[in-house]
Amino acid sequence: MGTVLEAEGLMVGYAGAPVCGEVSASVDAGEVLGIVGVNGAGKSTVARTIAGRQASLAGDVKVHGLLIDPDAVPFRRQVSAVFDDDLFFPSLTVREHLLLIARGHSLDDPEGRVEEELRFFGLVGRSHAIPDALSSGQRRRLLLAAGLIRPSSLLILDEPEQRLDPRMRTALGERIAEHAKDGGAVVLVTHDPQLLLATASSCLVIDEEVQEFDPEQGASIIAGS
Ligand SMILES: Nc1ncnc2c1ncn2[C@@H]1O[C@H](COP(=O)(O)OP(=O)(O)OP(=O)(O)O)[C@@H](O)[C@H]1O
Repeated sequence: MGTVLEAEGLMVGYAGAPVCGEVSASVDAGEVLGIVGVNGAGKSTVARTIAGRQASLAGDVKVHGLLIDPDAVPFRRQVSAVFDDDLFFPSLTVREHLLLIARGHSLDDPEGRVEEELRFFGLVGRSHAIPDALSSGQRRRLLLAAGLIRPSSLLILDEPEQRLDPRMRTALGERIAEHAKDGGAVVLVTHDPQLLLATASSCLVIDEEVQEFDPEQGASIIAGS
């Protein structure tokens, strides 16, 4: 189905100092790359660099064969990323956030798509609430809905399971798997072995040396066994 993401000799870090070993990986359409590792290993830094939110120290990252450029419209059209520190518009309601994204991406039937996401993420009853009036798990649901309502060929999720209840985690795993089945490529940073097993087709363990594992082994690594 074609390569969506290619990272070659990627070094990531801060102030010129790498936080982990060199990352080389590729993700095809229809694949989910799991990224695991202990706290502070560098997973989010890798994900942020791939998402174009910070510069790499060395190496190349290409999306659809083009070097990443967060200012380029084609890159932003292709890549949807959800990070924990993503911001909200403080005075827009849950529904207004989603409608803004749906309309901004020229979706057919934006109102209908917003209703679908509100239902999927269990936010119908809070659709008129502003972000400050949501619980932390509901805010996370809104961030995920915002990342998933828009089209993307590369979806980057940084610990999307955080603060979700078990039922929502399971539903999210099914949703990620479905996204890949529909041809999306996914990079999934996670500490949740179940989510990894339910979704990942390949897995990177981030450490001083970065290694590729099959997801079942990765799951046992993050489960601490
Ligand atoms: N803005 C920053 N400036 C300098 N160092 C940072 C910055 N953000 C993170 N770090 C450091 O970089 C290293 C990797 O952090 P990162 O957030 O990528 O780890 P992680 O694997 O995602 O961890 P966790 O599982 O705890 O989320 C850590 O040692 C962290 O303290």
